[in-house]
Amino acid sequence: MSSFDLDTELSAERRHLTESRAALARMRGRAEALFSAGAEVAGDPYGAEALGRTLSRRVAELADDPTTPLFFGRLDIDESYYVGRRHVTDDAGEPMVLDWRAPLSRSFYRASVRDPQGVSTRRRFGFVKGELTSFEDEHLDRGEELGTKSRILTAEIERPRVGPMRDIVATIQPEQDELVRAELADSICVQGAPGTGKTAVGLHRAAYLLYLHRERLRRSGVLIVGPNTAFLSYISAVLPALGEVEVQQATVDDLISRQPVRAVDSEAAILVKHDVRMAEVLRKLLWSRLAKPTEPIMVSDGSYRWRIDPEPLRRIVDEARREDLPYAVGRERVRARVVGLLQRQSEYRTGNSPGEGWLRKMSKVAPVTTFLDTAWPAATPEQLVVEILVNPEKSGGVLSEEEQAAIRWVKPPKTVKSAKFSAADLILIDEAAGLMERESSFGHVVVDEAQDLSPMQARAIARRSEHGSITLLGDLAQGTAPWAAADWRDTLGHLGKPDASVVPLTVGFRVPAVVVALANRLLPALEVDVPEAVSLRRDGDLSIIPVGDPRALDAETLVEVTAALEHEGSVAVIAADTAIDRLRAHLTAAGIESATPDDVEAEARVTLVPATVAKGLEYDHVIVHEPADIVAAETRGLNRLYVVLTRAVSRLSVVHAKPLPQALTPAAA
Ligand SMILES: Nc1ncnc2c1ncn2[C@@H]1O[C@H](COP(=O)(O)OP(=O)(O)OP(=O)(O)O)[C@@H](O)[C@H]1O
Repeated sequence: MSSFDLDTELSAERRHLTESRAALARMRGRAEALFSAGAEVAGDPYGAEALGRTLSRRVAELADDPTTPLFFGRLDIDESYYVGRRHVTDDAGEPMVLDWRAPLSRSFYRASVRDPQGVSTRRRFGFVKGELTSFEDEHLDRGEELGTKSRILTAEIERPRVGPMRDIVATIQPEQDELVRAELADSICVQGAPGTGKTAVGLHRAAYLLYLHRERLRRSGVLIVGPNTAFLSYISAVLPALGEVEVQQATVDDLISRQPVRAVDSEAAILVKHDVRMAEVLRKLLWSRLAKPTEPIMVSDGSYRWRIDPEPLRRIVDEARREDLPYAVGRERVRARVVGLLQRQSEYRTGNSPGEGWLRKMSKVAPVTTFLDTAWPAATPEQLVVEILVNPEKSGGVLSEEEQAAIRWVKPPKTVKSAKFSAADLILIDEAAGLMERESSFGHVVVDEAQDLSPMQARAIARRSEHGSITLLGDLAQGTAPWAAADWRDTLGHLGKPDASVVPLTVGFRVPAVVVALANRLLPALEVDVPEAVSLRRDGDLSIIPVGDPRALDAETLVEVTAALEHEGSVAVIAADTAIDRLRAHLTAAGIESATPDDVEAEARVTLVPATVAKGLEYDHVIVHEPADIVAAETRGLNRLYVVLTRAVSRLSVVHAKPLPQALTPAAA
């Protein structure tokens, strides 16, 4: 194309953008008008509220963000289709922009010379702050294909990062798209090296599934599980930017917080409590409460006396036990069947059917409740957990004596109510609750950083996704928890999805090749079987800065921060948790403001990140402070260092006074 043609073409595309934005504004205007009229339209208050909710959601979904492009691509099939963040139609209902999730849009991500899917030309647009600045064509019908060599894709990947994570709809890669568009019924596990887009894939899959199964998933819900609140705030803007405002985000601890955390466990106790055998211990202990009925039930009812012998009572209990119901549900079933027998006797003798009131009364009369309290006693999750922690010998041979000693409460609480639970106890309470009642299940659950789930945490998620599917995202090499998975099959088993397929992602979009090469040196020492990342990024800098005098370490870090601030983008200092306060004081003294990682909207350009919080986050320039201390701080310290080294988008500086960990030095490579 001549530059004149290019200009004309670009002007035409800009016109289409302006017109599409105007059309979207009209759509939103119509939705707002409906919203204000909503109360009058709907007949009853409930209807009005439901309609109001739908319409206000619709208004929110139609929000236009002037800083992001409304469309980012064009497909020429027979006619031209624009692909963007949401559907935009003109006043006659004709599409001006197709939602990226629409079936036709799929070709934008997947069409290739080998499989053009009817596409003659694919056009990608370059944007600056929502303004269209350029475009790039691939004439698939003429055998032209850019793949990852696309200039616009490269610019997007190499763009300096600031603030929270952004969506990647404009540049989803074919292997990512395959995961994003997987069927709702399919549970999948993505094993991906750092920066391969696992989080991005999970969030876009949630948005895709909501688009395709809107009503169903709105009822059952979609849940995103992340490792900590810093991570959740980092990703919190992605789904709303895609028009999805109703997805729940939580840490595992948020999901199971039935009680406040008021105690701290020893490391040994934590290990036992997160061990999958605890599920067995609790199950056995709970069901051991059942007792064989030996006494008849005798009820006086006015001038009548009813009697149920031990034998039919035994049958009722045995049968309910065989039905494999949650404990509390089984107890109510037994009660109902006992009352049923009383009812039959009454009908036989009086010739009348007793009413609701009579049935209610019989289900509460003392002889019936006394029978239940013996044969199938009531239980609460807290009670059960207190019982095992006070008497761990009741673990019935499952736990060793040492393990029992590790979890035993030396000072038993006076009452269950006054018991002080630890974080790990809450997972036991949740397990116990799951034995007693059914959890309601989400339609789809995305679990990020899943390599760190303990078996008991995985079970907590399994209870919440029993009737739904899951997307499990993680990297075995980044496992830092003591129970970190060595094989995804184990985690999938605990999650109740043993047959999910495990799909690798290996192309890295975050970390520059030089930095990946450094981090990859650690891989052999991590003893996990994962494919190495291959970075798409040829740019980027790595500097290793040895400091002769340990007392100069912090000062040298400060020098690096100051140098980093010369560049565009975010800056993070990642250090062992214990060094953070000291470093903050140094920065403040030097007049440099610093933010904490959960404050993603902070004004400060520098964030101080404790090594244990860095997982899942990324910053343009990362300064790693004393790797040896990061490694020494915990058992899986090398895995932690691997996580820390792979947070950098453009530049990584490693400042150290102590020798670098051996696994990192070239001789070890
Ligand atoms: N197709 C893509 N186009 C543009 N950017 C992408 C693409 N895929 C991923 N990215 C970007 O790469 C970075 C890393 O992605 P993401 O955080 O999803 O990776 P991850 O695999 O979850 O990493 P980690 O294991 O380190 O947490 C993000 O900034 C993301 O926006």
